[in-house]
Amino acid sequence: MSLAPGNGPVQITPEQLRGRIHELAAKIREDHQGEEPHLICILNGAFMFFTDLVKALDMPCTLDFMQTSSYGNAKQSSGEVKLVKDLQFPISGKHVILVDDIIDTGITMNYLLHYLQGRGPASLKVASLLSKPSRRKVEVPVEYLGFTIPDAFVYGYGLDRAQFDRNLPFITSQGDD
Ligand SMILES: O=P(O)(O)OC[C@H]1O[C@H](OP(=O)(O)OP(=O)(O)O)[C@H](O)[C@@H]1O
Ligand code: HPA
Repeated sequence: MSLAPGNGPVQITPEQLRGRIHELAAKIREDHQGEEPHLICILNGAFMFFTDLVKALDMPCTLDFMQTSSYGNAKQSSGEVKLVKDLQFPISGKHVILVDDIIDTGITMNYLLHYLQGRGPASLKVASLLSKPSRRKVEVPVEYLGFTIPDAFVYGYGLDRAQFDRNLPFITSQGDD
């Protein structure tokens, strides 16, 4: 689903988020019939998306949490990914889905895919609520994508503006694009 540029600020309502997340959950369920997918939340930004996605999934699955940081309080990637928290559980032989809030430059997800591929997952896929392809520095595959957005700094629903506004129930770029 694409939000076209040139129509003012990005606005994604709670209803749009709920509807799209249920569609992504249905696709994950369909693709993983007879399997027990292992979903990994990339903290902090993905916490709301992850919670709503796994609640909508309605199938046996296991969960784990990782934390990376590359923006700090800035609006541009530092280009360097810091691993703040590693996984608790092994992923060898598991059908892993990495869940993040946004693929912007792609640097974070590219780092994670390389880092985790070496741990022998049966499969390794990516779910991201948002993608900003105009900012991409590294191409990464995204099997489950919520919304494609234009080149604007967005916040809310887990995404922060210098750590604030993660608790908004919607996504916007109002005042920041
Ligand atoms: O594609 P990229 O340019 O790498 O940007 C995407 C990453 O940036 C944000 O994380 P951040 O490092 O800001 O940490 P946070 O999730 O705690 O906000 C976001 O949650 C993604 O993980
Ligand atoms: O547009 C953004 N907003 C908040 N955090 C982000 N991390 C990467 N891109 C963004």
